[in-house]
Amino acid sequence: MVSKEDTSLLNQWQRHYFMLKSETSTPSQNADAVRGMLTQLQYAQMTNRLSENDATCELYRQYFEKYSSIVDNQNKALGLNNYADTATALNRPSESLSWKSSVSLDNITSVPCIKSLIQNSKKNLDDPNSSTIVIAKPKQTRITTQVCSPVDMPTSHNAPRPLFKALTSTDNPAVIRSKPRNTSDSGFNYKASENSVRQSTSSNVSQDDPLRHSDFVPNQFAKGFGSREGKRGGLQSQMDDGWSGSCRQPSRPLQSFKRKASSSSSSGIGQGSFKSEDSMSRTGNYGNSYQGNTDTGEDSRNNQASSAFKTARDQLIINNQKKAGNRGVRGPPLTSSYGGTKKSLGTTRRGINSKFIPPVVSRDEDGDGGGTTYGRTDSRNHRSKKDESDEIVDERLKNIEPKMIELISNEIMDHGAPVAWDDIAGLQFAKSTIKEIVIWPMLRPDIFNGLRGPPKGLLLFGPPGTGKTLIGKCIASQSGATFFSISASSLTSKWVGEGEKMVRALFAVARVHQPAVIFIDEIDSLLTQRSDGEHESSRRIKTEFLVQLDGATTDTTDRILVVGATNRPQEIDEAARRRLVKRLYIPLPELQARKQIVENLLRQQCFSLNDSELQQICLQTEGYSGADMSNLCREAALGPIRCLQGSEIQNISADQVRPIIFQDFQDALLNVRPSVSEKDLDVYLEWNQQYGSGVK
Ligand SMILES: Nc1ncnc2c1ncn2[C@@H]1O[C@H](COP(=O)(O)OP(=O)(O)OP(=O)(O)O)[C@@H](O)[C@H]1O
Repeated sequence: MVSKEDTSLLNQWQRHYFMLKSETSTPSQNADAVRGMLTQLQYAQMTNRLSENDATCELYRQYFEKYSSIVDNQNKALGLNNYADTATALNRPSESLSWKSSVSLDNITSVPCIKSLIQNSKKNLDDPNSSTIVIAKPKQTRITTQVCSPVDMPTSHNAPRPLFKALTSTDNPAVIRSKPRNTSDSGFNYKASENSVRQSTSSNVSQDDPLRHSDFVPNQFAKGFGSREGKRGGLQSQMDDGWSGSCRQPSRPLQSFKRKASSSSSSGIGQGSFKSEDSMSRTGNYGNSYQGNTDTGEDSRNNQASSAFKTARDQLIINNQKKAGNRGVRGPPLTSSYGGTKKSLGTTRRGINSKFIPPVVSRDEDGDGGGTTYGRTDSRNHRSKKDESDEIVDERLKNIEPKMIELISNEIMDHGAPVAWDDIAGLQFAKSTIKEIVIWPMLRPDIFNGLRGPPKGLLLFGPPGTGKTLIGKCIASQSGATFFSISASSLTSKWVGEGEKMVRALFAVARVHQPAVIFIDEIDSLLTQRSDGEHESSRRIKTEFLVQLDGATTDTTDRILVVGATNRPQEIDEAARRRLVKRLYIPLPELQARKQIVENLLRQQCFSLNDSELQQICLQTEGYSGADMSNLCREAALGPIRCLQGSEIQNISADQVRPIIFQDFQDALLNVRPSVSEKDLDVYLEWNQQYGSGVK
């Protein structure tokens, strides 16, 4: 029993058969029409528009074989094969000449359907929402065609779903395929939206045309393949859904659609002559691959299902990365990495997968016999390559939540731009003390042990803007230690309720990455004196911090230094104060230090100041902090710009701007006032007198 739908399709086919017989069309039109009908029926079968009952199959088989024999018959009198080149529109010299495919490696990109595919592919690549799948440049023996998103596939029974076989390579991981759908049929990939299907017109493919090695030619191909409506005559116009396409040499019943492409190969192209990578690149990147090497067609189909699926977005990312690579630029990955700089120290954040690089390079590891911790960048790069392969999770992190480790690694571990000791003006005592307790012990742990063991806690206190954070940065760059920089307020507010876990994680990660320096800005807010009204969570954080600090202090093998910075040392809990053994006062810069700050800042500017003018400026800035001096210089640097008239700012070249002069500083002094009061200073001096290190 043949279903109604089957009957309608088969009737239609039969009708065309009689029309062909009537010879009202030219042979080339007939060739187009027959191939169109074959493809239409293949399509109908593959989309289950033909029921699987025996009667239908038998009829289908008969018609298919009949038409296949016509269209593939090499005999000029009996077959239509000689007219196959109409599909490519490559203008065969004469219809009377024996047919020989004019498609070659050189002109393949001139074939309209290929052109159309290239355009479609480009369009889809440009559209980030498109889920069109593309194939990367194949290794060889492959022509690629475009695959449409499965989501674009019409679901209605009446809406045609063009299918075509993806003869993809099994060995090329660059091949990206659409999600296999209906793979039980043939492992086909899918393409074309409903609209594009409806727009498709007839197509013919020569027997030797490479396209015929796809069991079904996609409608984009069909569309491009010499759709010459005017010439086509009645046959094509009667195709009710407008779908037509190419066919291959069908000589088997329905099931034969899955057969190897090799059965129909007859010419060079068809037998896998598309081996040139160059030709592949000229055809562009398309979704479905065509494999000229017909012997492997079946295998490749079988392997399709196991191939990795990539979304168009993934592919876009790959393409972008490739583009960046081509430009010789290491393009940033299109991952969700927002804000590459770290707030606290303004330095680069390390990626989630980045590994710690121990800063002190042993002589052996360094390989150059240098064994120095300075010149950190190189040694780190050197180590990072090694460590990337080392994915072993340290035992010490076993009880720490991975999320916390990740947060510490991403947010806190900090590798700042190098700051040299000379960049810090003045503060000689603080600098030499830090060298003694931080740098040397890190360099020579063998000497600095036992009684000479370095303190594990250091407190930098003093007025705001005096360079405490700068010292932290300098320690980070010069010690070669892994540097963790975190604001205490982050611990208490950012990870509410999890602060103590963060503290634990921080020390655990630091322990793994020894030698390490943990720099905690605003440490007073973390270690404030205990009080009755104290919030439970901050009490817990503080307790945890003290426990950890104790652990670091008592374990002599740990090489962890905690550096706290504060403007309010008087608020620090006494238990914490005790553990921060070295307490260094970072005062306002003295005259000489202020001079150095100004000179350093002016170095890269055009200025005109003699020594006495500079001296006068520095005398006038008594009581200014380092940050105030920096602000003063910025303000003075704007003086020459403020002198410019109206539109001059738009036209003047940078080297025409006049130098910064003494008067600019005088004007700036009116705007920038010292930020630290005498009264505040008294508090520091008093506290330093009582608790500070190295007070004479
Ligand atoms: N001794 C110094 N030498 C050179 N520049 C300094 C010095 N002190 C401060 N500065 C300048 O002031 C800026 C702010 O300094 P920094 O942030 O280190 O101060 P701070 O003591 O940490 O301030 P706060 O206590 O407010 O955090 C620095 O970036 C630098 O430009």
